[in-house]
Amino acid sequence: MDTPRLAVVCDNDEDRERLQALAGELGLPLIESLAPTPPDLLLSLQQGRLALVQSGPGAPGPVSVDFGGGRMRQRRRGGQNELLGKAIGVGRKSPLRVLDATAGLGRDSFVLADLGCEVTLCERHAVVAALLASGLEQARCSDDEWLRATARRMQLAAGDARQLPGPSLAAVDVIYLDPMFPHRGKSAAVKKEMALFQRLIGIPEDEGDSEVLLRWALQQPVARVVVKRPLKAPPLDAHKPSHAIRGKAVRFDVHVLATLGAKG
Ligand SMILES: C[S@@+](CC[C@H](N)C(=O)[O-])C[C@H]1O[C@@H](n2cnc3c(N)ncnc32)[C@H](O)[C@@H]1O
Repeated sequence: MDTPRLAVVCDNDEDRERLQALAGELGLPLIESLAPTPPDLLLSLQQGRLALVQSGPGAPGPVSVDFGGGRMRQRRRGGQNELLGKAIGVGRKSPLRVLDATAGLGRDSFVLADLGCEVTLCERHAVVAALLASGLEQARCSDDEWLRATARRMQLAAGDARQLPGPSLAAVDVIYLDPMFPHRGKSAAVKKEMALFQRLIGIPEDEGDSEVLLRWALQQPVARVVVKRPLKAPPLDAHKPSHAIRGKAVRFDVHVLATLGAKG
């Protein structure tokens, strides 16, 4: 897949300073108009929230991080949350400190924070990290006390999880991994929003990168490493988990390394 051309777009004076700083941070051009050659993907502010938009007719809707939105609230009631919480070990120690080493758009992190975990969100793609930062900022300023309290349990660490300093890792109980699954040729089945996200970060050809990440995670001083997998996929890196928790579409492979709560 070709690398999409990205730009930050600003069509009003009010947002200019903020978007100029963002474009500088991300090393992207700041443009005022989509003419004459619109970029493939653009970042813009929509009611103060950073959004990724695909230009052109019939393009999928914007991708942004909206923790207080309908979808996230609906997901709160979904059965998969219980499975994720169980896999992580919610209830075995309070508060449970989780490193989400593949934070993406932060949906799993938010579910875990809602379940009471203290979550560090690590995201290595600078644009995705910027979407997350914007979503977190909005949640922290919300009128909704539940949303503010949940967002306070989430800390963003932009960058590669493997570069996290040792002291940060010493304070983690569980590492959670949800790496991108390689392309299986079913792109028509992928939801439009997900397709846009995949366009931005690219779909891996194989699982080599994820295998390296799992090997790294298993060497850290944590009690558990949990890996989200498609239901029928083999364990990542052929590394047999201690046990697995199965849902309707996904499975959580749990690698138990120590007793939760043994650490302070
Ligand atoms: C499938 S998405 C995760 C989706 C996420 N669980 C959610 O609920 O939105 C995987 C993400 O992991 C990120 N990623 C992969 N390897 C990483 C690493 N070593 N460090 C930090 N982020 C990583 C990718 O950039 C991508 O955004």
